[in-house]
Amino acid sequence: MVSDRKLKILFLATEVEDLAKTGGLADVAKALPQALTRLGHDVRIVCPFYPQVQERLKEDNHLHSELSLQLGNLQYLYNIHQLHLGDVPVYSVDYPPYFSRQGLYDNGYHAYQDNGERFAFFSMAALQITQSLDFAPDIIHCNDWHTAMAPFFLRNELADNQFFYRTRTLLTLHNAAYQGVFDLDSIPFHQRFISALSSDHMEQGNKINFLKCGLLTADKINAVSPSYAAELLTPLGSHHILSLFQHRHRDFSGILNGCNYDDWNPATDSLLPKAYDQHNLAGKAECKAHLQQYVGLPEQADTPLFGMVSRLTGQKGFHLLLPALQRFLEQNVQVVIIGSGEQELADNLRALEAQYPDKLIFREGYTSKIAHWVQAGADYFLMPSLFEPCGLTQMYSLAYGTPPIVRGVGGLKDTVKPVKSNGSIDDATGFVFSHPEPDALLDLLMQALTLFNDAPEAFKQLQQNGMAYRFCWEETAKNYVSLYHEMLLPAA
Ligand SMILES: Nc1ncnc2c1ncn2[C@@H]1O[C@H](COP(=O)(O)OP(=O)(O)O[C@H]2O[C@H](CO)[C@@H](O)[C@H](O)[C@H]2O)[C@@H](O)[C@H]1O
Repeated sequence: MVSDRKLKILFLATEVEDLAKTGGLADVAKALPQALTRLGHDVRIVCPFYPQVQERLKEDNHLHSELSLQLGNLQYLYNIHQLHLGDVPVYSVDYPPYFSRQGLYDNGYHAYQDNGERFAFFSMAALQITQSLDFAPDIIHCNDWHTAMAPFFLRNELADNQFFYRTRTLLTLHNAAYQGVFDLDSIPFHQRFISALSSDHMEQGNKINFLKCGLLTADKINAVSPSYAAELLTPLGSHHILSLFQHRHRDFSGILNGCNYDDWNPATDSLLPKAYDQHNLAGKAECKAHLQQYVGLPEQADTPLFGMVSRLTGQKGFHLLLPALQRFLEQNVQVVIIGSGEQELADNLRALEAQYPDKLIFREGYTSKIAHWVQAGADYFLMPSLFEPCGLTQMYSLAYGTPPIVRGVGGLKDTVKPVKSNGSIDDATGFVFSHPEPDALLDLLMQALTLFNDAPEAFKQLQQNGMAYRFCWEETAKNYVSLYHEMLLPAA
């Protein structure tokens, strides 16, 4: 039985929904701390102070204090701002030379050269802040490579610090393809920790791999879905660090993300032109017409509309989607794609749009409002990912009665119940394909098209099945609490 002891949890994240966001990590960094707080735990988030956070500060009361951190020869003087996300306190690390930039990790084209020193500093600062607040955490919950140096620092240079005597660390993998690999020399204070490094933490000679440092030193590791955790333990799915995952397999598990139904519910979504729910889908037709009008597509209720909201990156399966769409757009269909990221993919999408201007609309960029409009206005949602640690947008599309068309990998496999090959719906919630081939995707798109055109009742059942499904953060938070408890030292 899980103890009901209330825990102190320090949650480190480099993006948080409502403050600064590039993708799904931000959704989790807001929803999970809030769900843990609702369960009675004392959670504090630490994140960098980007200009976007400064905007938010104007609306929020804040404490303001100054700290000084000596790292090697460098003395960092930085500020901490306190804000609130609902009931959760957020401490934001204000060091303008590192964080006063519009892009979080890159300038829109290239990753910043100093990302290694930026996020190594951030991890160290978080460990200092928690001491200055006299908040001795039971758990430090780190997320992805950006904060993976915190367990490493704790295990090495802070090993004798009594303040952290009872503290345990969890590293959550939202995307292990990004590992944070840097020339050691690019981190000006690397002499401070170089003696703790071995070839296991390094790559290509003199490069440090932050994710490896975290994987080797965190007390427990988890991936954001059970299937992604299993894939990381295979040669194909391990992002080239199989031996490390195998080495830690006893401390390694998968916990499925949840869906924030306060933000993603078509019955209460104030961004939509018309509300609707599982029992009355009429408003969805209005949302479709509104989306068509907004993006400039012909307002045709009978033409199926396929939507996609995504970061533009190889992970999301664009090299399957583009050739499949090239042929699929010959059909009577409409496609709306919203996203930002790699310029080459944006160029390819623009080129396809130029070929089918009255059928395909690509909008480069992202706003929360347009994401909601696509989720509500589309008939199907596209997510043909190469790999997908969990995926949140397919959960949103299920909630919005927009059946997802996904590849059966990672969290997509764990969240979408496939329409059978004979076309029967039963308890299915979407279409799922396996082979990473454009033809396999095209086959599925054609099946989805046929269902929409020829079997409206079955299509409606598919929509309603998905809308009835729930991925509650409450459940996810309980799973994290069980894992936290496994990690704690027995009470003194
Ligand atoms: N161009 C863009 N700019 C800003 N926001 C955008 C965007 N495109 C989409 N979004 C928004 O970001 C979120 C995307 O989350 P996902 O989980 O689907 O993918 P992502 O790969 O970013 O997340 C990673 O982390 C999450 C969280 O663990 C995992 O679910 C996922 O599998 C993993 O790849 C959604 O809220 C979406 O609306």
